[in-house]
Amino acid sequence: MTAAAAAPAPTNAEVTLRVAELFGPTLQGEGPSAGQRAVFVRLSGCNLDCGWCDTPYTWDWARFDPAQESRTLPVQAVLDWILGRDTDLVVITGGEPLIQHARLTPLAQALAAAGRRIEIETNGTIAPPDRLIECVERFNVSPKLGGSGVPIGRRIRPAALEALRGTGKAVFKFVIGAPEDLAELADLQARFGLAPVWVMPQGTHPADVVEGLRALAEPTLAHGWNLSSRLHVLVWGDQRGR
Ligand SMILES: Nc1nc2[nH]cc(C(=O)O)c2c(=O)[nH]1
Ligand code: SF4
Ligand SMILES: [Mg+2]
Repeated sequence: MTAAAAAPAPTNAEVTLRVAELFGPTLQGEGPSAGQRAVFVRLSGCNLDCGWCDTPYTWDWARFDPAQESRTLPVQAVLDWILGRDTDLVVITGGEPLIQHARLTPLAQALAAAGRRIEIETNGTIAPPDRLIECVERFNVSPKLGGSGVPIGRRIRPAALEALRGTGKAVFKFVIGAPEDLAELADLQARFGLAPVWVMPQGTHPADVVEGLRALAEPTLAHGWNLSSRLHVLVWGDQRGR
């Protein structure tokens, strides 16, 4: 009996991603790299449904038409678009980009091979595979709090949080919409050993972001956390593609 030949791995022209937006160069607006020049890949689809979501056009097909808001693109086309932009930082976001981790990994591998730095924005409910971890510089993990309206069993997935923490490449960035969110954040930090913690105000209008930063600055310092603005909102408001 002869062994069956292994099927060849699909090429980057054959593997596809569901993409909501490709945009940039712009400025990373959130977290430790805020202010850095970056291009963004916003993938479609999310496994949560936060009440305050600022990108419902990536997943809420009751309110948005997927035929308008989502394209199926070969990995190679996304790669070519990125490599045609002169930025070394690539931010992959969504929606929840790790839903597509198997198809995202070849893109990340090709970007890393081309010398690009990769950050992934994730809601912390899905553990990334090792092959993806290897080529990512940082996971900006944003676990969702009670104010999201999502039941705790869906938004807090202990195994995924522990896996992300274990990568040694994660920061934990919490969107704070109400004062009671801070106590829940402190509980989660203690329970899962999350560090470093970044606190960020909710808001898609500059005045709301500034007001949130002012309210959060002192409690952030008192807890030993870091504070993130939303630079793109301060500069461009709620424009898409920024
Ligand atoms: N400029 C800019 N920075 C960002 N950082 C994280 C973003 C996101 O939507 O995940 C984002 C975004 O949408 N725009
Ligand atoms: S996890 Fe993020 S993209 Fe998904 S619904 Fe919540 S805020 Fe929106
Ligand atoms: Mg955003």
